[in-house]
Amino acid sequence: MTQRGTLGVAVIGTGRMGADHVRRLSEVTSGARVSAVVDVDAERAKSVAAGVDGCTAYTDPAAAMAADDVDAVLIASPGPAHEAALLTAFERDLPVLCEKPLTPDAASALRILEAERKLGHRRVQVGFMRRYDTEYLKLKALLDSGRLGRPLMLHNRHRNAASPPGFTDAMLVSDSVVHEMDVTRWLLGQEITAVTALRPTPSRNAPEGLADPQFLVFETDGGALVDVEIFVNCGFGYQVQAEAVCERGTARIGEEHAMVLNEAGRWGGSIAQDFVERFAQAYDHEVQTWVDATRRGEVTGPSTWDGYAAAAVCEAGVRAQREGGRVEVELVERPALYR
Ligand SMILES: NC(=O)c1ccc[n+]([C@@H]2O[C@H](COP(=O)([O-])OP(=O)(O)OC[C@H]3O[C@@H](n4cnc5c(N)ncnc54)[C@H](O)[C@@H]3O)[C@@H](O)[C@H]2O)c1
Ligand SMILES: O[C@H]1[C@H](O)[C@@H](O)[C@H](O)[C@@H](O)[C@H]1O
Repeated sequence: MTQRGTLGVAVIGTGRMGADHVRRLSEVTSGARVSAVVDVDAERAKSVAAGVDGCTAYTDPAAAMAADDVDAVLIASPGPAHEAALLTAFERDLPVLCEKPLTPDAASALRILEAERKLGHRRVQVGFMRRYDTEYLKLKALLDSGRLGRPLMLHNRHRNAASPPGFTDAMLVSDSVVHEMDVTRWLLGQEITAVTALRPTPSRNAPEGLADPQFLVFETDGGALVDVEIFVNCGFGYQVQAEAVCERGTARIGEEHAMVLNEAGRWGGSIAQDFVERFAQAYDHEVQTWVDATRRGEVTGPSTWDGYAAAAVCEAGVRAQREGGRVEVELVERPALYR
């Protein structure tokens, strides 16, 4: 490690999330510094590197990972580029924080699982940041306490103001609903066994070719039912809400009632406009936890198994969208490394 134990991080992909993680690692996180940034867009990499002392810009992830001042990797390139970056990091046995999704499909996620299993130790924390969000953590602690009895159902709403250009029906599942797949598995401690996809007549504000909103239902191996409204062009802001219905009560998060404002003949609150605003605390906590664990030589948080299991559920979800109806999830046996 460089500079008296400071973790030298290479950030791969300097778009929306990557640039925000560079800022976070440089200004918020303790114990780490950004020593390299990588982007296939050389100008973007250079301009991000220019804002950070001692940071080198690269266009090739392998070259950055070979640098002496790089101890760990944060992958924030688009999902289809994650597999190559992860395998390169494994060749150098570098610890990785990989933005969700681990990879966009189950076959490639399984290749990553196999490669890490061959390494013989965990190297990857997957960027399912909701596990670090204060509200989700409270809900998890409540469910784990058993105070409300067994969870029977989870209702989820996931709304984005607008989808980025090129967003497809499959991405609606593998980029967006993948978060609900992870929180379902994490909150309930159960695997998802089947997915049903339904859709209303699309909103007139949905871009050409995208059926938005959609509705998915998960079944779990513990007998719970989980529904997800995904609406990525709702227009009014960014909302992520969850309600657990249990045997002796219900618990709801994401209502954003932190401040109710009275002014000139009206009352009300405000709605976050994007994930960077809504989950700022969760990203900070996620990255600090990763840096701290990595400096201790440990790997904690959502694992490659969690990334693979979510990818397998995504695959069933995408098939359910295309074929209609209910599709069962196919999972390989969980390797000992992840038990
Ligand atoms: N956890 C969250 O809430 C959250 C939010 C947004 C995005 N994400 C994830 O973060 C990742 C990046 O998303 P984004 O919104 O920042 O995308 P983006 O399109 O804004 O940025 C991606 C960047 O990666 C670069 N890039 C593309 N291929 C590359 C490669 N092979 N090597 C290096 N750089 C490459 C692009 O030039 C671009 O600058 C995705 O995996 C996405 O799913 C997570
Ligand atoms: O990549 C983003 C990100 O994961 C957000 O958290 C989610 O709300 C969006 O729907 C998705 O497109």
